[in-house]
This record gives sequence, C-alpha cells and structure tokens, in this order.
Amino acid sequence: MSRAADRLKVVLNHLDRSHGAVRASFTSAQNVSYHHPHALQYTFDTDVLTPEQRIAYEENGFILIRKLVSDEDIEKFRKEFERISKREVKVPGLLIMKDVSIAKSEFVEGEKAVTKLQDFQEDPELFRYCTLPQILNYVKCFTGPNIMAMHTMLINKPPDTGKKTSRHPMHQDLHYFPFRPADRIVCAWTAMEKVHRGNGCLVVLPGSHHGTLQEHDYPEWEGGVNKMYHGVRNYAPDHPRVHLEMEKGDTVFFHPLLIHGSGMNQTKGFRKAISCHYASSDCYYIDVNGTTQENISNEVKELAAKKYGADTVTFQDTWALRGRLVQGERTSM
Ligand SMILES: CCCCCCCCCC(=O)SCCNC(=O)CCNC(=O)[C@H](O)C(C)(C)COP(=O)(O)OP(=O)(O)OC[C@H]1O[C@@H](n2cnc3c(N)ncnc32)[C@H](O)[C@@H]1OP(=O)(O)O
Ligand SMILES: Nc1ncnc2c1ncn2[C@@H]1O[C@H](COP(=O)(O)OP(=O)(O)OP(=O)(O)O)[C@@H](O)[C@H]1O
Ligand SMILES: O=C(O)CCC(=O)C(=O)O
Ligand SMILES: [Fe+2]
Ligand SMILES: [Mg+2]
Repeated sequence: MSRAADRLKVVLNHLDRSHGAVRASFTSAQNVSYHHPHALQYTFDTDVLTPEQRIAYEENGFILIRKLVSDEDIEKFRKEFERISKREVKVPGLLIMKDVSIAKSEFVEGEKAVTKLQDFQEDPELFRYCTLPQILNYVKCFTGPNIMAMHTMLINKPPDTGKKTSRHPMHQDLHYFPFRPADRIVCAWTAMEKVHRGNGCLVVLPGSHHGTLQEHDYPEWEGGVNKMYHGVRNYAPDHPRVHLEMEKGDTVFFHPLLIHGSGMNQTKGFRKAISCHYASSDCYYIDVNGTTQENISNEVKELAAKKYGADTVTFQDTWALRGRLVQGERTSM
C-alpha cells in the first residue's frame, strides 16, 4: 500500500468516527488501491489530489488551487477577449452577451458592453485554456480519463450600473445540463485578476452538492435579471456562505450541484474570469421533459433556433454540437 493511500485511510477512519456513517454507495469512483467500502463518491485516485484535498472536495464540493494558470497565458486570453469584443475576429458559434442594464444603451460599445463571451470552443487561443495540461490534470480526478469540454465562458463582470444586474443569482450549473451523472462533471473557473468581495467574487454554499437539483427560476429583482440567469427558487439568504477571494491564475474546481453565485461589482473595473465545464465523455444525455429543467431547456431551444436557424435542434443537440473532446476517447457524448 502506498504512503498516500495509508494517509487517506487514516483520514477516512477519522471521518467515519466523526461523521458516524459514510455516505451511501456509488459505483465508479472506488478504484482506490485498497478496500474501503463506499467512501469516496466524487473523486478518483490519481496521485494528483492529496487525500486531504479529496476529502475536502467530498465534503465541500469545491477545491481551490492557487496559481494554476500563468500570467503569460492569462494576458494572451485577455488580448484575445479584446480582439473578439472589438469585433476584430469573428468566432463561429460564439455568443457575445451584454449586461441587461446596458444592452439598449447606444453609448456603451466594444468590450465595455460585454458581460460574457459564451461558447468560445472555435477560438483556438481561448480554447487553449480548456486544454492546459495542468488544468486537465485536476479535471481527470473528477471526470476520469475521457474528457469533453462541454461549455466555455469568459466572464467580464461589469461595474454595476446601480441596478444590481451585475449579480449572478445563486444557482446550480447542473440546471443547464441534460447529461449525467453529475459527479462526472466539473467546472474549472480561473480568476484573470484579483477577485474579491468588492468586485463580485464567487460565493459558494459549501456542501450544497450533497443535495439534489433544485427548482430554478428568474429571481424577482427590481433592477432586472440577465437572460438565462436563473436562481434557485427557495434561496435562503442566511445559509452559511463562503466568499472565494482569488488571485490572478488561481483556479477553483467545483461540482455542478454546488450552489454558487456572485455578488455585484462595486468597483470601476471589469472583473474577468475564464471557465470551462468538463464532463466525462462516458456521460449520457437525459430527457428533461417533465423535470425542473424544462424551463431552461425551452429557453435554450428558442435561442438555438435563432442562432442555428433550425427549430429541430433539441436541448441535447445544443450540447453535443458545442462539446469538444480534450483527452481520451469520445465514447458517448
Ligand atoms: C446556453 C446554456 C448556458 C449553460 C450555462 C451553464 C452554467 C452557466 C450558468 C450561466 O451562465 S446562465 C447564463 C447564461 N446566459 C446565457 O447563455 C445568455 C446567452 N446570451 C444571450 O442569449 C444573448 O446575449 C441575448 C439573447 C440575451 C442577447 O443577444 P443579442 O445579440 O440578440 O442582443 P441584442 O443587443 O441584439 O438585443 C436583443 C434583445 O435582447 C435583450 N438583451 C440583451 N442582452 C440581454 C441580457 N443580458 N438579458 C436580457 N435581455 C437582454 C435586448 O435588450 C434586446 O431586447 P429587445 O428585443 O426587447 O429590444
Ligand atoms: N434573492 C436572491 N436570490 C438568489 N441569489 C441571491 C439573492 N440575493 C443575493 N443573491 C446572491 O448572493 C450572492 C451574494 O450577493 P451580494 O450582492 O449580496 O454580495 P455579497 O458578496 O453578499 O456582498 P455584501 O454582503 O457586501 O452585499 C450573489 O450570488 C447574489 O447574486
Ligand atoms: O463568474 C461568475 O460571476 C459566476 C458565473 C457562473 O457561475 C456561471 O456562469 O455559471
Ligand atoms: Fe455557475
Ligand atoms: Mg449581500
């Protein structure tokens, strides 16, 4: 038995004692090198995460890795963001989103009007983020060796206009995904500069990934809400929260059931982050009709009909079209 496995066993035994029972069974994440029944549901043993890190992810649903992406790479992503926002390059399939409170303003243009670039999978420079070896090295701990990049975003949270529309309501990313199992999906989110409470860092509810997918809807906010920014319907504002303050290059990996959002940007600068949602290519699509995901599915289909000019595109199709293999084999997705 390896030393790491030995240490893991010690920590797990401790957890068993302090938590009474170990969580219910799971099938695929148990290829650890010794037998410990039904212990680790969310991670694989890959010699990348320490036993402590694995346990932290199991308990909290996220793990923060400092300085994972170099300043040089981040500067390249920033330059490419500028080129795209100034319309110097046109990227197929890419969506440029503006903040709802400035969408109709004729006085704001170029990158200052951009809240989010979505679906940059056809932009080689930005997509390089999704293929960075040091990111995939962590991703495989959650997805296993066959990895698809399913969803890409560069978020440029604007200074709030006073209407609080720069907030992102508390949500679970799985609400948007018609594929499973949830435990084989992970988001990598990298700060492109210092992010803190003042400019609207991520806010997470630790351990919320142990729950199920909640109903989501537009929150009833006076100043308006951005398109598709659904929030968990019964959001309890007094639930313990953690503000993830991060330095440039720091990267958080989090579970798609983790409830998270971000506060408003009270600074004059645009708060930038780049992210990718990965899934095991062994995941499978599900039918969301009759589930809580039906509302977002209808919105996405509507948008896809406009974007691709085809009204026969299913919610699942929109994902299969965007997904890109980044490691291993494309088996099912
Ligand atoms: C796709 C699935 C995403 C999965 C995500 C997984 C987890 C991530 C969680 C999220 O991030 S959820 C939020 C994801 N958000 C989106 O995917 C939104 C995508 N963006 C868009 O759909 C477009 O940017 C949008 C349709 C809102 C506007 O694009 P256009 O190029 O058509 O904008 P245009 O400036 O021409 O404005 C057209 C209309 O949209 C309005 N508009 C523009 N930006 C808006 C905005 N941000 N919110 C609401 N309405 C908006 C604008 O006011 C105007 O209204 P009117 O028709 O009444 O004049
Ligand atoms: N009613 C609500 N429904 C869903 N999410 C909400 C609601 N109210 C706040 N949030 C979310 O809670 C998180 C924190 O938001 P907020 O803007 O209050 O920032 P903050 O970090 O708490 O700062 P401060 O406490 O200084 O106001 C954000 O994700 C925000 O979108
Ligand atoms: O960068 C942010 O503010 C959070 C974005 C987010 O959670 C999302 O787009 O799913
Ligand atoms: Fe999210
Ligand atoms: Mg607050």
